[in-house]
Amino acid sequence: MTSPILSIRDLETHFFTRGGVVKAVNKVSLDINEGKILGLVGESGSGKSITGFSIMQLIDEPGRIVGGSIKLKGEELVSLSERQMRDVRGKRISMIFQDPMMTLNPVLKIGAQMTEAITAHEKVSKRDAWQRARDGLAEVGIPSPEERLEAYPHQLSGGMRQRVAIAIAFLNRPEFIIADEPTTALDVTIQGQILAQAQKLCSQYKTAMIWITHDLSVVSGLADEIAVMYAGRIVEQGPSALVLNQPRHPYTAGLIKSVPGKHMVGHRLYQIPGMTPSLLTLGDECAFQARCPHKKDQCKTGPAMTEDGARLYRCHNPITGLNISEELGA
Ligand SMILES: Nc1ncnc2c1ncn2[C@@H]1O[C@H](COP(=O)(O)OP(=O)(O)OP(=O)(O)O)[C@@H](O)[C@H]1O
Repeated sequence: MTSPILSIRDLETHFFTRGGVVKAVNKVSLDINEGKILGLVGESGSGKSITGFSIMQLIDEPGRIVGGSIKLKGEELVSLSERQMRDVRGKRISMIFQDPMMTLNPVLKIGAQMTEAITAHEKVSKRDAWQRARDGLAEVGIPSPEERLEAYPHQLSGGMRQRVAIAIAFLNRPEFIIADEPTTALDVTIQGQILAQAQKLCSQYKTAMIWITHDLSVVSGLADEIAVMYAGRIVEQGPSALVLNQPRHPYTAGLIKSVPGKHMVGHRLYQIPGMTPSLLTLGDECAFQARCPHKKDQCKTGPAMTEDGARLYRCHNPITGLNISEELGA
């Protein structure tokens, strides 16, 4: 059995606010193997980004990682000092954001930023760094990469800027990349091209990746595994085809039903009824029960993770194979 590149166990990240403790990440466990992409999916506020920032050890006050473990190839990251973590970021783990300007400096030419990203971690000649930067741009489908190295970020389109940010993320051949909704702001055609390129690079360089999104359709063709997050907890995870075609958790089924499809033309889009709960008042109960068509009395006590073949789910009254088409409205 291959050991995972990144292994997260019982990760807890809390925000200590005036109103109380917000459990943004509540005992999350995930494993991601070499060259594999895990899609981390859920509605806004479910804790996806905070999970990503926790891996990078970039949680600011009033937030703090209060429990659990994050191991990169067996090495514990949670106990590393800030100085040690600076060597890890950009070299062994990198992050791609929704807004590429979180990565790019508006007043520096692309070439200068890319060579800086290499030389910050490695002793390499300027000429070699420049060539690697040029090759990196070509790999993400940027035409005339030599010329683009001389451009400032504002001279590129949004899609091109995001490609540059992705090229920078792969530049030092990290073992692991966190992509936080990098295609959400782009049109569907560009989005498709970028997803295909990211997938190709992960497999070529055996990079493990978490792709964070609220949109299941983004990860359906991209991710090897899907983890569904709700109110700070993973409620279902497993191989993509299994989770998407035979969801066990009613929340996963709701997300699948919410994806617009061809058959939806002229019809109203499905929305999961109700709102996500406040993370301030959440106890041990199932956080989805107020919105759940499968709710039972039992749901007042939190369901533990159930192992079901290659997949895990957290529900007392899961969807079974028998009622699946009815559940998904197929
Ligand atoms: N600085 C903060 N102070 C207090 N609570 C915070 C802070 N940052 C995040 N949170 C809490 O953490 C929860 C999870 O936020 P997170 O950004 O991870 O959600 P998300 O699933 O990535 O959603 P989105 O797609 O909207 O970013 C939020 O609902 C919020 O309650």
